[in-house]
Amino acid sequence: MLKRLQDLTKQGVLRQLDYQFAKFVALRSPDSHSSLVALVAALVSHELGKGHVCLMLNKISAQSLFGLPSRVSVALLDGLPEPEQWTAELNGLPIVSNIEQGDQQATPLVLDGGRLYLHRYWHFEQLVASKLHHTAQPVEPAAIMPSVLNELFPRTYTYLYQALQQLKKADSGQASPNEMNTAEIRRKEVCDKLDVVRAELLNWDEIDAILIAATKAEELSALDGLVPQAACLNWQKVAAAMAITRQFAVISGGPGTGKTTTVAKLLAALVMQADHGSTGEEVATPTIKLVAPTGKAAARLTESIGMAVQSLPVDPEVRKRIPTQSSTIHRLLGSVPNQVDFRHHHDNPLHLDVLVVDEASMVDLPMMARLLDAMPPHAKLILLGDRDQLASVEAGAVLGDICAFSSQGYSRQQEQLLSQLTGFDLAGSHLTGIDGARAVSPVADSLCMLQKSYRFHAESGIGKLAKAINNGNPYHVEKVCQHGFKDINHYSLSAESYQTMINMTVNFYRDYFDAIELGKEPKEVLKAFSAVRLLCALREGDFGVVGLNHRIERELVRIGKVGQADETWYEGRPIMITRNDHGLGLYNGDIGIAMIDKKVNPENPHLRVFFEMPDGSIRSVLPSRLPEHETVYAMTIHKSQGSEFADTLMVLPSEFSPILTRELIYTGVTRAKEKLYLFALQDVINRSVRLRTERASGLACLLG
Ligand SMILES: Nc1ncnc2c1ncn2[C@@H]1O[C@H](COP(=O)(O)OP(=O)(O)OP(=O)(O)O)[C@@H](O)[C@H]1O
Repeated sequence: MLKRLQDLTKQGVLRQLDYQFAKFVALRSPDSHSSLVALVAALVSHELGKGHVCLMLNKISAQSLFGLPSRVSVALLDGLPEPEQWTAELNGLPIVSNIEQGDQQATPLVLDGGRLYLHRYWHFEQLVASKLHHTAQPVEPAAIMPSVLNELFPRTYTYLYQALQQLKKADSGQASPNEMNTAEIRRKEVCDKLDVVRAELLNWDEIDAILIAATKAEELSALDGLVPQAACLNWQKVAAAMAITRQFAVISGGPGTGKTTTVAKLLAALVMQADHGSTGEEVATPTIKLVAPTGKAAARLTESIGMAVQSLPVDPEVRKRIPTQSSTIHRLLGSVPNQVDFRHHHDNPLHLDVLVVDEASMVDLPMMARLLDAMPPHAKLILLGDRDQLASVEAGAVLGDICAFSSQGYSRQQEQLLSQLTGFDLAGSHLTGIDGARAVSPVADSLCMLQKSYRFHAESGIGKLAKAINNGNPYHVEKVCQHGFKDINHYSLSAESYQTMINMTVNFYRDYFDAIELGKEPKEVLKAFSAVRLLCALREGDFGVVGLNHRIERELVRIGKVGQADETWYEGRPIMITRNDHGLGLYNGDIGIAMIDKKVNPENPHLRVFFEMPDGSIRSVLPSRLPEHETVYAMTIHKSQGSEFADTLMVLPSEFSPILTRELIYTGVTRAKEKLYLFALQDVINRSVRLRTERASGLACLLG
């Protein structure tokens, strides 16, 4: 068996790591079982490489081991028992512990239910589950919370008034406005802007009279009594209330659903709650820390939370006490060069009371385990993220596994508590709870899913496309692609459209090159660069990152933006770090721009690469000192997670492959803030949307 596995490694089917692990355990097993153990170990390790935390023994298909063609796969099983018998065969071997039978020793493989793990990953999963169980518990909210929440989430009529004005303008342009239709639109706007969920309770004639008569936003406050809180439901307020009532909370939502806005209000509420609990002179401000998985995401969080805190409707003194500086999880935990362990862990916990983790979908199982392990027992953990995005690069889908519990709705107790805190009637909401029996996991009470996007207008194509993709409905996806929305340009693939894509990309980067030519500061140049990106599903080939970056560079040379075709380094070369360098503080995914540094040595200026650090500062490094990196006019959708671009171009290969999944397409599309240029065959898009990524893990089972 080892020989066959070695051959598969040479063919690139297995990683060297898979083979070495298989060899390690096979050599420690009785001869009678060494072939089976080698195969099973290689399978677990191979699955881990594909992001699965464990091997589901009852889902093994003899026809497609390691994704091999059926004939080769079946041949591998020659002389071995059928997969259905593997659990029994593995039982009792010295390298496997069976949890269900109470085995305690630390063996390389762990059998738990029908799942086979590498010991380390089993341990990570147990740790995450037990910490979440422990922290997914209620926390008594202060008595002032309902009024604090009302202050932070006031009803505002500004957006409704603006919408009514626009409607009036549109109507005045028409020869004979359709009054019936306009009244309906007004009603829709009231429901949308005031979050009405029980329209049937309202007196619409009286409401409409006020809408028609209003000459300024303040006059709409006459609606206060006509549209009571109990008929409305603002999920952002519910999310903040939920997070106040729990030690562990997850707020998930697509782009622009207000996760950052909500968490800024939540932090203000926690600061105000601490004030209320304080006595005498001393004010107990909670120590709040903000983190994200990558430097880029942390920098974005610093910027967006800074803006959200600035516009909080609270006393400036409260605002001042909410930090906006974010860092990476690595930095928070204190990475030690050349070691996997961090400075902070169970025995040396973090010094904080509240931790906010943004882009939590990118946090893999080992990192989540380490983070939870380092949390002090009293602290509050808030995860923000988009459950529908691609799962983490490394194994696990922690956010997805946790968010799956949202389908259970809230327990009756939590529903009542949230209704009291917010003034909304959650029991009347079809979005909470499932009818009948309510066996709700404590985790379900710690979740809130935000659905309404404030970034994408209801008529925005990007918003509609994202929704259709998430629903896995190729028919709707196709309709949106072909509808002709202003913010989506869809091109089928052809030699001509391929060239159009290169030209457009280069054209979009003109502002960026202009910023360099005009001698703008590195921060501004980096900002100009981050307005555009070409996203690819693949790395290699005509539709992959490597080839496309070459094509773009050649085109830039042709139009004179870049000097020589064979120069590796030139002013304006954008690069992305592909390997962490703790010493330099540069991490996988960080983006830098090569620019002539005239400040350090004006007589003899050198080319240096400028990076924006998570705290917003700029650091420059000589190209020769950089860790591994690559050019980044085009990047993979995977690497684009945690970033957004005003103009996003996205290209899919001409042939479908299983790498193209619903989550991949959704992640790519939702990177676009203003315009999406999609270069793909409709059939490839449709097939991708049908394919969901499922990651094997036991977390949901442990949390249930
Ligand atoms: N309740 C609201 N009413 C009006 N505008 C809102 C509301 N909530 C958020 N916004 C606006 O919508 C935009 C997106 O909000 P925010 O950045 O909080 O969303 P997000 O979910 O964190 O976005 P991202 O996915 O980009 O991280 C911001 O401009 C914000 O001011």
